[in-house]
Amino acid sequence: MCSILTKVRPIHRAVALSLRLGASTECSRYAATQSRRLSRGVNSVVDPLLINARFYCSRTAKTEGLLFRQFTYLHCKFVQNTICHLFEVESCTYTYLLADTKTKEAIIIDPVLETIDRDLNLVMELGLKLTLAVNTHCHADHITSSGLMKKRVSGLKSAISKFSGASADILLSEGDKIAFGKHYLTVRETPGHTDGCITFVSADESMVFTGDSLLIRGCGRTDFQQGCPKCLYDSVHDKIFTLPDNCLIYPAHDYLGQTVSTVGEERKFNPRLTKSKDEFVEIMNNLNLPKPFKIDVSVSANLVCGLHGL
Ligand SMILES: N[C@@H](CCC(=O)N[C@@H](CSS)C(=O)NCC(=O)O)C(=O)O
Repeated sequence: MCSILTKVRPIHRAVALSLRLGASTECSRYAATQSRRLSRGVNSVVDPLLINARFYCSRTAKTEGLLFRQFTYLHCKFVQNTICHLFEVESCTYTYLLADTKTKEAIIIDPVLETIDRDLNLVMELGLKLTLAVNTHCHADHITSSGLMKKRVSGLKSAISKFSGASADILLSEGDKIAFGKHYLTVRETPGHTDGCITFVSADESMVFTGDSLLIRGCGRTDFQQGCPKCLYDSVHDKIFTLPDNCLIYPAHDYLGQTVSTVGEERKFNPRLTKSKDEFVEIMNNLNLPKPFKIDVSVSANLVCGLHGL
């Protein structure tokens, strides 16, 4: 059995440092792609600095008076199988913070338990008033911090789809508006990955937060939690691909470090959703992906805002 190699080459250190330092989007994307590339072979040299790397990057929003941040939760861990120790990225989850720059009212989308301090520190630093923590669905791969956030931020409310089966202060459905200052997001129901998946569209349709319904050049799996490939196909085509071509897509995950796409790009290049519905169903029924590491604990915890045992 081979062991974890600790020899640090300059390229690996550069990758690790850019991950750790919360470097620019381009840098982060490069780093994540490199880390994945480096992790493929059994003899890959893995920089220990990559373990538990957590970072965030910022982007500007096209909308006047809208503050926008995209955070990455990249939790890397070593997994031992029968052949070797493999370097595996466990969860590549994006959390989004949006705020009205004038009133300072803010909302957070898909916050992760492990990064609650990072998120709340930035909220505090920027002088924002966080009013809502909303989840795009009942996640299977990580635990939400929305419940714990409610305990730490006075007046904060939680929200999730009414079809998620989860408890929250606000149960959302099609057409609901999530307001923060002069801005708002509109809820579109996009079931398929789970029954309770929702997508949020900004008022000027310049941004869409797709959760796991649509990923960059991919989409959420449909093999557990009421997964339904046909429903997912219809959801994406009817509720997301009908948005303008230049609408920016912000997903809940990316496993290659890609941070953003557009509706036009995905409509053209998404290798799953550009197929016919029958072909899509065939693809989705044969993904043969391993179950998320934390599925058992995550789903039950997320049904209660991540507050199990707290
Ligand atoms: N290795 C990860 C889980 C990866 C995974 O299954 N991702 C989900 C979204 S989180 S439930 C997914 O839908 N992936 C689609 C795909 O094509 O990869 C872990 O162990 O957490």
